[in-house]
Amino acid sequence: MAAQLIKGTEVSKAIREELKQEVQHIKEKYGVTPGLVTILVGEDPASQSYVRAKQKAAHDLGFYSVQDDRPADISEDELLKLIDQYNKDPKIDGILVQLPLPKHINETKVLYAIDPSKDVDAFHPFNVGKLMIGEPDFLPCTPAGIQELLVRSGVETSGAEVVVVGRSNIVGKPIAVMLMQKGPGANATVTVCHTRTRDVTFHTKRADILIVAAGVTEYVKGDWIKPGAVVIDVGVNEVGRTADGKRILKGDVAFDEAKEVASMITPVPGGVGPMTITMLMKNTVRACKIHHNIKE
Ligand SMILES: Nc1nc(=O)c2c([nH]1)NC[C@@H]1CN(c3ccc(C(=O)N[C@@H](CCC(=O)O)C(=O)O)cc3)C=[N+]21
Ligand SMILES: [Mg+2]
Repeated sequence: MAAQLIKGTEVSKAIREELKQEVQHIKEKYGVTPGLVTILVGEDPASQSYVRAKQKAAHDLGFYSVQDDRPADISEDELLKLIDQYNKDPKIDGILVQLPLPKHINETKVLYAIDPSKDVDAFHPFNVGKLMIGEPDFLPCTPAGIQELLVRSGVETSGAEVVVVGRSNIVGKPIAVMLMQKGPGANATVTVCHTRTRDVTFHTKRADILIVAAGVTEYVKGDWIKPGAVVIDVGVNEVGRTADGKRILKGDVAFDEAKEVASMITPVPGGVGPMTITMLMKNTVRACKIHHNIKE
């Protein structure tokens, strides 16, 4: 029996349509426009394509959007000054510095420099801390996208056994925190596995909801999954290029096997990835409303 696909592209489209209406409304009623700057350091092709997708989404929603490209040899000081400039710019509600940054730049220092009220990635320790205590202003984009996919697909999280494979600050840790909180789309029992976990499959086989952000192509096999489980694949691994140069992507889950065991599964591409960008847009609208004291 083949699993039902959780189509991130379609869910994204619906949410972006809702956001578009909201942007239109706050423009008309309050005369303000959400502003997003995406800062890209260097010329990594994957990063360029992600940033392009973010800019396109912002543009389609009617944001004021700025793409700021900087050379790979920009100094840390220059980058920090640039961030400060956008911190002070009233047209800018959200600042995204595309990761990873070149080795000579301290990523932590850069993320600390972003005004927490413009931190639409929710990577600043202030926002990470607020998330941890259940008082978030912004949810981190990929975890927020995952939670939204679960809720909109009618997956019951309350009391569910959730197993997260991966403990990154960007996905594993925050999704674990979010799903164990009190509240709708949460209230789960969460286990986090990582490279030192003694018996990973012992855990994955117990999961009602299995979230894989391991960063290893097709790491999770079909027989690691409990029959009927919901599988969320966060991996985006480029495994090659087509003749016309398009990226060939695979997830962190062996999809063809997994879809025969799971009840629902996210595809790669077209699953979590588009949701990440959509949640960035949602956070930018939220930042705009916070900056202009719009309470509705
Ligand atoms: N400051 C920062 N914030 C981020 O949120 C951030 C980042 N840096 N650095 C890199 C990762 C990765 N990431 C993705 C976003 C969209 C897709 C996405 O749309 N993927 C499409 C396919 C895209 C393609 O074809 O290449 C999909 O899965 O369907 C994937 C990955 C955001 N990240
Ligand atoms: Mg503004």
